[in-house]
Amino acid sequence: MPQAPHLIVPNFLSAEDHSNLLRWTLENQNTFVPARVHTGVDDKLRRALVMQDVGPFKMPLAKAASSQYRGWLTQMGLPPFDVSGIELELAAHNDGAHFTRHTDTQTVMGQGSHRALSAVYYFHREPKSFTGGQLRLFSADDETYTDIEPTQNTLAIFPSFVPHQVMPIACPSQEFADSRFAINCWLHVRTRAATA
Ligand SMILES: O=C(O)CCC(=O)C(=O)O
Ligand SMILES: [Fe+2]
Repeated sequence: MPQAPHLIVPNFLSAEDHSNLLRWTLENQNTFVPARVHTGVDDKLRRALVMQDVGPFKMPLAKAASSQYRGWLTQMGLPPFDVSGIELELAAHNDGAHFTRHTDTQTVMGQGSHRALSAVYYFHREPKSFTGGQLRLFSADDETYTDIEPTQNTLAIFPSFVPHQVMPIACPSQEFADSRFAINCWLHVRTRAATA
């Protein structure tokens, strides 16, 4: 069975944007809250800190995603679709953090749209002070998987229906600044035609 469709884009942001994003993230530590799953906060299913507001990086990231996603689909051999909206979330994974197997389409969005494409941008302080935290993508028959390293300044893209998990992170210092940081970027598709 072929591996799950995915794409890796190294050096996604300029060095300047990358360092501004890291600085801004560390300055805004106190706005992070424990991540929730459908049942609320549940460390057994997901342990991470998140924030929904990516401040000054919202527009540049949304623009980059909307101008590039058609190329990503082509490269993954997936049919084109029109993006109806973009959702962003900034996540920090520290010691013991993880996210058990799930698909991103499970999230009920209401409003007649759902997540179609997931793009995760990885960044961290140097020197890298965590281990683990690979993104594991499962093949359709569950026989095989692909592990993606959360590499500095790299974007990982996959269809939101692909089952995946975040492998446990070890971060001995337990300092927020040493976390595995990621911006989750979900591209939505409309599930029913808008009524005229
Ligand atoms: O951080 C990652 O590698 C993926 C996170 C994820 O799967 C999610 O937030 O839905
Ligand atoms: Fe996910």
